[in-house]
Amino acid sequence: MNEVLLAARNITKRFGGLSAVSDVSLDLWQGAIHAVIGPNGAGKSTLTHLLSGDLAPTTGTVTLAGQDVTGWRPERISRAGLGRSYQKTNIFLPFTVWENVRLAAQSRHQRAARWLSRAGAFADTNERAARALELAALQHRRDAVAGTMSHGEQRQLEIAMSLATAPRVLLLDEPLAGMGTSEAERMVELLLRLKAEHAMMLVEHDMDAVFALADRLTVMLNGQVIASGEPAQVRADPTVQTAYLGEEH
Ligand SMILES: Nc1ncnc2c1ncn2[C@@H]1O[C@H](COP(=O)(O)OP(=O)(O)OP(=O)(O)O)[C@@H](O)[C@H]1O
Repeated sequence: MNEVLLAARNITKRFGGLSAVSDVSLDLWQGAIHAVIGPNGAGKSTLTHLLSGDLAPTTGTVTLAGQDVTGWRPERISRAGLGRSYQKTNIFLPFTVWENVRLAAQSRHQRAARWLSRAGAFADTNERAARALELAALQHRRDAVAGTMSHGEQRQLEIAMSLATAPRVLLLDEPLAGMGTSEAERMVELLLRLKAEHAMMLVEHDMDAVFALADRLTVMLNGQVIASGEPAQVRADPTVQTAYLGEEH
């Protein structure tokens, strides 16, 4: 049965006098994509940082697979099952696809490797890296140098790198940014394939992709949630129309 894998409760992040995220609650369900949209400065990236541990909330809690992870460091949250991709590409350009994914897989097991036999840890890391390449449909590009690949393939590699830590929850920050139509279509297909095994949060400006992918939709404005629910319902909400979607549709 599907379950809530990540739950944010009343999280607020203040920077001095500004509440970048204000009293936001959100559930991410296994097998579902939860899109978060809103105009520039609405607080979407800050929200992502709060869930991944890159920022600690001023108030509120974050629970991952039933465990309170509020205030944990990002590496610890990653080991507990959360993977994220960043808006700015995070890959090592001179390295091959395999080397990048393997490095990402290793990061999960820095601590475990002390207890496992070296050979055991090695096999486990390779296995997770190979599985991530397969999931991201990049096996055929295994030996390609990352810096020589297209923008779309580099974003695909980023997803493979977040999959290499074997996460249950995936936070994706604008995975379609800068993509052409066919690259965007491939990314949408990839995200749909990943959905069954993960709980996913998608921050994205491409509304066609959002409505193609989202099972749940949250709209943010000035740090607050102004609507959340079924995408069709949210789209029809007059507040949302005025605040955001009206600008684009
Ligand atoms: N480290 C920080 N210090 C001070 N203010 C910040 C910081 N990070 C973000 N902010 C402010 O918080 C608000 C929300 O920013 P955030 O980047 O989360 O918005 P966003 O919805 O992700 O925007 P975009 O779509 O442009 O990425 C903005 O007013 C921003 O200037």
